[in-house]
Amino acid sequence: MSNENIVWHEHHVSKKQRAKIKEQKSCILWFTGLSGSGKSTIANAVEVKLNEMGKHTYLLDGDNIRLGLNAGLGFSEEERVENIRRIGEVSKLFVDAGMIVLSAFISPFKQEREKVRKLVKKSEFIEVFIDTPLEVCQSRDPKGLYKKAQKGEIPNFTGISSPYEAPKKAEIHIKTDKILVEESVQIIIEYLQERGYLEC
Ligand SMILES: Nc1ncnc2c1ncn2[C@@H]1O[C@H](COP(=O)(O)OS(=O)(=O)O)[C@@H](OP(=O)(O)O)[C@H]1O
Ligand SMILES: Nc1ncnc2c1ncn2[C@@H]1O[C@H](COP(=O)(O)OP(=O)(O)O)[C@@H](O)[C@H]1O
Repeated sequence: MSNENIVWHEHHVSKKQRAKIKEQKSCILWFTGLSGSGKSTIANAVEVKLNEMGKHTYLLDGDNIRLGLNAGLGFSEEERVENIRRIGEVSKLFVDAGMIVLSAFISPFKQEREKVRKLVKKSEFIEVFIDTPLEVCQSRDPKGLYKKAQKGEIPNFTGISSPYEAPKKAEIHIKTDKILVEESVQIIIEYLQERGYLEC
């Protein structure tokens, strides 16, 4: 369907004004990594910390979004592309709302992550690579999905029967087999503090 009769409206309250109330600059912390790499664990811990600091956040998480907004999307390449496209647009809306949004999705394809990056200003997209070796993710297997995937019970499983394209230049690179969750949180909070995201 054509968009030719649809016109973008500028709102009277700006993104900056919305963010100023919470003394922050809005942005997306985009967590990418294999299933079981630690995206949810670290994103949750970062959100707790930011919340304690009085910052306004929202966490968008793979399983939750797939149970609601993106119910019905599976794990073929096309469906993952559409999944990330929609989440990118939702993340952009939260940035416009003045919030610090934490988006935690496998997001296995470099091209789709780069498309999300381009949806917002350069400084508003912070890629956080949760870099955990596949063998470590498999040994953690918090939801028992790797076991099922290896038995052939889950098709197109990332790392097993579907590819994961690791970021080469993520703004933040975390190796969870080397550091504790608390240390990852500190790295991310320091990144935000040093670059002025936690002030207006
Ligand atoms: N085939 C297959 N491959 C990978 N993951 C699978 C699959 N089927 C179900 N799951 C569960 O779905 C969660 C990943 O959803 P995402 O939306 O993050 O995936 S993607 O970004 O579209 O690739 C993922 O959650 P996380 O473990 O938190 O990453 C799994 O619980
Ligand atoms: N250093 C670490 N950082 C993050 N998670 C860790 C770490 N060490 C062990 N874990 C465990 O690994 C699992 C990661 O699962 P989860 O956060 O759901 O990953 P994902 O969201 O990427 O699928 C959790 O059970 C978590 O407690």
